[in-house]
Amino acid sequence: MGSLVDPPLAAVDAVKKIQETRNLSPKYKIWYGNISEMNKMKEEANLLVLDPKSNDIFPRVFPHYHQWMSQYGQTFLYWNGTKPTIYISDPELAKQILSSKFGFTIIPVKRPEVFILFGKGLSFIQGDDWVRHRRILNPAFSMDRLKAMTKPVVECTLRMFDEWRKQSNGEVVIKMDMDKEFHKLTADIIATTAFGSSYEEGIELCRSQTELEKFYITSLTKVFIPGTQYLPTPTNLKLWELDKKVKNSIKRIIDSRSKCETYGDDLLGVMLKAEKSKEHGRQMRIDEIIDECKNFYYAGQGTTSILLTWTMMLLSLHQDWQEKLREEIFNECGEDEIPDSDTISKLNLMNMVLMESLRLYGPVIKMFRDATQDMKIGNLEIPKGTSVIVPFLKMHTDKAIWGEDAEQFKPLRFENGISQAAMQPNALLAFSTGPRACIAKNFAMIEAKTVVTMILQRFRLSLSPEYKHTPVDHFNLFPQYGLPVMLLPLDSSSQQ
Ligand code: HEM
Repeated sequence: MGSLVDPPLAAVDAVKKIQETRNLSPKYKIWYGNISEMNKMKEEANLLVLDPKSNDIFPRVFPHYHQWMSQYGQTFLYWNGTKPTIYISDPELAKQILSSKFGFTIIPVKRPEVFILFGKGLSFIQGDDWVRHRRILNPAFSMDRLKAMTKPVVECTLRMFDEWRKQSNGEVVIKMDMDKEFHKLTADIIATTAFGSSYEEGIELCRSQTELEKFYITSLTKVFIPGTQYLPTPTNLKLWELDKKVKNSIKRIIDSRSKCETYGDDLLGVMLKAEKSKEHGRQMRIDEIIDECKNFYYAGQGTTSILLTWTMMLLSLHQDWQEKLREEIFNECGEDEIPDSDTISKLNLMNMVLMESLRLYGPVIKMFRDATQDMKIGNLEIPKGTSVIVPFLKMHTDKAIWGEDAEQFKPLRFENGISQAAMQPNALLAFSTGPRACIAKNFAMIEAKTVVTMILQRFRLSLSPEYKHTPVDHFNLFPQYGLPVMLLPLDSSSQQ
């Protein structure tokens, strides 16, 4: 048996086997593996401010991978604490890993703060439980349901505009941190569309989740010592308090729906029906429902908020594309009309811009998997117990896949669909691929299209001089100092 400071035996085996085929990799350091050097490189990179026109963000976001790639090549092994982790950026291998139904699974979660934040929902469960949950939840994202979601998305967006009006104090040009605004908006949208809850309830939930998230991000940079999660440290006490708040908010939302005559067919309705179901394999317990609510609230809010944020950054920078989209919106949806699912579906350029935004600044920038048995992928033997990381961010700007202009913002590359946009089909992995690909991909796209449409119908956007181009890996891809943007109402700009 290995001591606390040694990597587990399986890991030692793993690294030996891999190092037989790969001659170099960052050296293992007792207990911490390569975590300290990763943190140091990240701290240094976080001080850099990039040229906003540069989409070459990988060295800032993942300085450690950038350095190790230059030293050890496209595939190498490093140590996440005592866990051996293989970095694989070859698109074919990556797809095999993500598509694998057997052998590679999502990483079993050992850190308790993960469940406190996300809940033991779809994203983190495995095996029969995952199959059962995915089967129950899929209908909540059927095309019919999605069409009905456009209306609440519109209502939430109008509510955001009302808030902006109140905050503008009569000023013509409004300065907004879009990152914060979209955070609130997408919280409102997911609370309304998935759980039918009130704005206040949604915002309250959002506040507690955001605080939880901060704890989570800080904890990720530390080595986890099993057992410490039960100690009443100041951090744990705060975590427990926030967790209680989030659970109580969710319970209130469930209680009020349970009192309704019909449960409805949104996400919560679908789950409550499963709670009453007698059909084997289609049932869900109430504790599972609470966990799914947490999971969906988190998964559904942060990601779309980031997609909207980076899309606004790109449109503020590329005024020509902002104009092209506005023209398309005016033609298909009208200048003042409220968009609906039919008009939204006609916005082809909008679709291309969102794809390009997902490619260059996709919210999810990496994906981990665990080898549950010895696996062979291409020429690579991956021993059981090894983690694999697939760096979406790197692969999305790989010149060998996307061509020499890979780092440029060129939405027209998606003119003939995703499969034709790169030298390899399905090279855009923003929603991942395989059985665990995003369940709500279509919902996220409809939501983003609706919000961008409504903003461009009303405002001309430009970056505030205060904007610092600092994409950072806070689990997802965030702008480190937010996205301050100047919003000029269109009616006033036409008068100038
Ligand atoms: C731009 C927005 C979004 C992006 C880029 C995104 C991306 C992803 C990715 C990369 C995965 C992981 C797949 C894997 O492990 O291979 C995922 C899974 C998931 N997403 Fe999304 N997502 C977005 C929006 C949403 C929304 C709006 C919701 C909910 C309403 C949602 C719910 C989920 C859930 C529950 C899973 C877990 C699926 C499973 O393991 O079966 N996502 N998403």
